Amino acid sequence: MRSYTLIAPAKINLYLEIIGDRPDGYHELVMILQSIDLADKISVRAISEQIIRVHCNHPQVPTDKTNLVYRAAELMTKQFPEAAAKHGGVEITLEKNIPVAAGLAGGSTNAAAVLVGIDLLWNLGLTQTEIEELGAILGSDIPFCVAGGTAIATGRGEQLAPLPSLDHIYIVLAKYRSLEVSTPWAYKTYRQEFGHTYLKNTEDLAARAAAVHSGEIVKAIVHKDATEIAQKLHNDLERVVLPAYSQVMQLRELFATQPGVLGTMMSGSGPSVFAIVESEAQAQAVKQYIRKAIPDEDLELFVTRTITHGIQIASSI
Ligand SMILES: C[C@@](CO)(OP(=O)(O)O)[C@H](O)COP(=O)(O)OP(=O)(O)OC[C@H]1O[C@@H](n2ccc(N)nc2=O)[C@H](O)[C@@H]1O
Ligand SMILES: Nc1ncnc2c1ncn2[C@@H]1O[C@H](COP(=O)(O)OP(=O)(O)O)[C@@H](O)[C@H]1O
Repeated sequence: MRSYTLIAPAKINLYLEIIGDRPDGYHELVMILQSIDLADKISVRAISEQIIRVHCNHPQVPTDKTNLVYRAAELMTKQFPEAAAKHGGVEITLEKNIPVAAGLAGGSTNAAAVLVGIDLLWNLGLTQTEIEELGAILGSDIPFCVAGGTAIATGRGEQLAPLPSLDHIYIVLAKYRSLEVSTPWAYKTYRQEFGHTYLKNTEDLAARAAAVHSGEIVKAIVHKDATEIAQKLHNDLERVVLPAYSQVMQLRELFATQPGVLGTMMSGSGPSVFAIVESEAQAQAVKQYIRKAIPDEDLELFVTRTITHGIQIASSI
């Protein structure tokens, strides 16, 4: 039976601004999303039984219907019933390297990989846009994960426009293994505390344009200037997550005082925190310093870098 192995990179948010309410209950956002060189490996294999089977090496990740990869395979089966009947079921094996529930789009990038993998397995010939549209049905971050790189996302995060790509900007990433922040909780709390400050009618295009402040960081990205980008990092969700999670606040403060750190921010709804650093050597030095300052085995630390792509095919049999 045929199989494909795919590489699914994580993302960080260089920018996340909450513009207002949406009629569908989600929030209208302006985000800048960036792929990083920290990735899961996913294999997708055709099997004769008409079932979806998921294996995973990570104890925190479910292998039932609640796994986003299961839901991605189920969606493909529903959308393309003839191909599903012809090619049989799908066995998905996940090798997790991306910290779970971290604000790094781990589940989303896995789901994007499964959409790409099944498209290949069943010879569907879907376009990138078609795969992104299928991804948007399952989650707001999935469309970005398909092509990755650097992009500005609007709407609930699913409307994408590419930005000039950023390669080899070094990042130190930190996440407490046992700490999880619920994304619905973060948005709900933001709405309760700051809802009065944002737009109630996001259909009003002029008001929407006036509310957006991402121009400066976009300029910095066009200049491909890491120092300038690092100074313009922004994430509205920090306003609710940092006061509620002292460990995240502590990491943010520790990163900010390190030599070689150009800027630091929480990614997505957290709790991972990243720092943009000058060089790979500085990144290693910052990682070692943090490890010494917080000798807690629960703290995961990574040196990674920005990359210019999303899902990639590693091999096929
Ligand atoms: C915060 C961000 C930033 O990139 O990512 P993560 O921290 O999850 O990586 C995203 O906005 C999350 O994207 P994703 O995790 O795909 O969200 P979804 O599954 O679509 O939504 C999860 C929940 O978040 C809230 N949500 C999400 C997106 C949005 N624009 N408005 C919202 O209010 C809703 O409560 C929704 O039920
Ligand atoms: N393929 C998957 N990888 C990781 N977590 C998954 C996956 N599918 C479902 N989940 C569940 O989704 C939750 C959010 O995980 P994840 O996608 O890693 O976080 P985030 O959206 O913050 O980046 C986890 O608590 C986990 O139980």
